[in-house]
Amino acid sequence: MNVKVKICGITRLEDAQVAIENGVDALGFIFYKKSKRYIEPNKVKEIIKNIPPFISKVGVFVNEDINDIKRIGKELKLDILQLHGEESVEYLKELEKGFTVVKAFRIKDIRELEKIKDYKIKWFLLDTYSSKEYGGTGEKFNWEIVKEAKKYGKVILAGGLNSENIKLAIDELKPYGVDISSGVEIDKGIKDRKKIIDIMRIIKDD
Ligand SMILES: O=C(O)c1ccccc1NCC(=O)[C@H](O)[C@H](O)COP(=O)(O)O
Repeated sequence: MNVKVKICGITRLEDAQVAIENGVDALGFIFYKKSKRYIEPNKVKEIIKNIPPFISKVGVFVNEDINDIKRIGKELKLDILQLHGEESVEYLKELEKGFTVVKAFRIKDIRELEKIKDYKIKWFLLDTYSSKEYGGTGEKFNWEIVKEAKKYGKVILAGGLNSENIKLAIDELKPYGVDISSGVEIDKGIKDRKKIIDIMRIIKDD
């Protein structure tokens, strides 16, 4: 199965290395200060120095000042900006002048899909809505909505993916990509080597 894989919430070089050795396509860094997975840009710079070519570096932001995003994106040479808040269409279009941008939609129910149309985007991320957190909840949402969402573009599936449900998710929904965080953790921001190896083996063997 040719699905793209991102492991998100990386805070340690050793976790990035295990992920890369086991075939991930992208690593995500959380620049949202209220998250327990927040990592300072300078620390990301150190990790990135050790990341080989052809692995995408993704910066995750929530309603951040647009000039700060541009500055961090340029300084760290991020390949992709992932927007997890209530960023407007205009905000996204402005960032798209200089970056590849992925907008995340946090799914509460089918009505959330109405918003996707306004953004006129080719790909987007679907994650689980929570009133408490912007992402990294470890909870899945109603996957029936993914089937509907595929009408609007390529879907990157997130929310509660783990080694128990990843095969079903990929086989049934055939997303463009999957985004995994809690499912490979022992604690927020601390990844588990075995969990990464196990989930990547399932994905690659599929
Ligand atoms: O992970 C966070 O702490 C986070 C905080 C604020 C905005 C986004 C965040 N994560 C974004 C991701 O890309 C996660 O991988 C995605 O939400 C899935 O997480 P999980 O359900 O834990 O696999």
